[in-house]
Amino acid sequence: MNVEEPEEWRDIKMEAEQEFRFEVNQKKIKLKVKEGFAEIFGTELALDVPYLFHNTKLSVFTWKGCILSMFGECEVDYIAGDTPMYTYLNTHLALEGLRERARFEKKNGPRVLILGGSDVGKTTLSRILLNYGVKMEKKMMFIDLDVNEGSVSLPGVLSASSIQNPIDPEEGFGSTPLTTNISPLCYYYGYLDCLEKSTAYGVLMKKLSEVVEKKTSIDEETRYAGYIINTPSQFSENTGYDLLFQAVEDFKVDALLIIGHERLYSDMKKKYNDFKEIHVVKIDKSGGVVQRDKKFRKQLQMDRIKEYFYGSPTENNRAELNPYRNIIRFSDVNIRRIGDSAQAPTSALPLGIDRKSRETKMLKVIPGDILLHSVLGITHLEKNAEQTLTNEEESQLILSSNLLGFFYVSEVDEAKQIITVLSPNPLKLRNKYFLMGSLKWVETS
Ligand SMILES: Nc1ncnc2c1ncn2[C@@H]1O[C@H](COP(=O)(O)OP(=O)(O)OP(=O)(O)O)[C@@H](O)[C@H]1O
Repeated sequence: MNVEEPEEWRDIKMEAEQEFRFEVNQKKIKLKVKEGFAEIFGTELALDVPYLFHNTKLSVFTWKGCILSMFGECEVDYIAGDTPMYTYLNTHLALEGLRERARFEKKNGPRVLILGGSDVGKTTLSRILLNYGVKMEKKMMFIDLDVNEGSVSLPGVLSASSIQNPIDPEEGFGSTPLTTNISPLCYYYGYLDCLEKSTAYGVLMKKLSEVVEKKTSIDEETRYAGYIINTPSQFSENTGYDLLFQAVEDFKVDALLIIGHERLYSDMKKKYNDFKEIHVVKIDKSGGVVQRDKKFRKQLQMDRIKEYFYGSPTENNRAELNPYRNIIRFSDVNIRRIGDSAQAPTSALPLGIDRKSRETKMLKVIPGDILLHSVLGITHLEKNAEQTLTNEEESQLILSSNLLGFFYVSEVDEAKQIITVLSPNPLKLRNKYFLMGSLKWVETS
């Protein structure tokens, strides 16, 4: 549905330190700052510029008061005066202090891991801290381990991005570098729950941390500015603690920010009591954070995939990008997927093979109807016809290869033995290794 003119703009007057919270689904609204200063999760809005929103739940905050103007109707909107923005600002100031000290002592800046249950505002806090850091001209690394959301790329992805510009207030982190200017380093896990194939997830997380460490060690500005690490909600449950402890170790984390979770805070305090260099801090949950039901999350995931191929819809529902179509022969594709975490009891598995090692073995996917609507990751790795690799060697190479991008299988023709795929760039796909997960997307108009 379009926002059509002659409906009216309506003014919203906000006092200092108030927040205008709103939810829009299929409808679109436009919002602009008419007077004063306002920000969306730390990104300052330009004066008199209309911003377009749909399918989102956000808030506009003002430190000094402002007049907003809105066009269109939200599902929910209200002004709130009780926000944790001072806590967030103080956290940012403490991090700035640590960054300056790191520069002075020529050591690593703060590496902050944000923890909490589902829908407590982890991604939002990451975004605010990154934006406030950018205002101070810092160049931080944003590590996104939340595969359910995949804020910077697609769901199912672990990523690291160098953040040097304010995050787009309309698109958020966005899923395509073509519109957001963020070019993340991505590893494809392919599943939405980090515990589904936790061993493989752990291997990818380790790989990501090693590559980021290498990059940071030769880039002083990033080294002093440090990391902001967003985590999946499963890290905050007992069953996810092993992965959480691994993340703290792999990324050499020195601060855990825990949002609104008493038990987790107490568990982490105990766990890291003897580690002087690791600080555990409790942060209030914002009253504005919205619970997103399964349907909304699913829609969000599908929107991210669509946005990756077509960009964000404009006001007139036109696509920003025009993806490329490619036809590939079955014989030219090399598709692999992460091995099953064995349903059978370990005793029934072949000798020397346990559940964990099965998960780090790549399985060959035979091209066919099974590929229809799948979103596949394109690795940098090419199959070399002259080289024979054991399954073990091949699996290791694939698991440690980051992604060039993704494509989507729009058609499978078993009779002609070809697949038709859609990709945002004219990529050379022949002979590349592709990774398949559980991500499917049905193209809708
Ligand atoms: N102050 C606020 N006012 C309105 N909406 C908000 C506010 N803070 C966060 N939100 C919205 O609440 C939702 C949940 O927040 P967020 O994504 O940060 O949580 P999360 O803890 O990262 O979620 P999860 O890890 O479960 O995916 C998002 O849609 C976000 O935009």
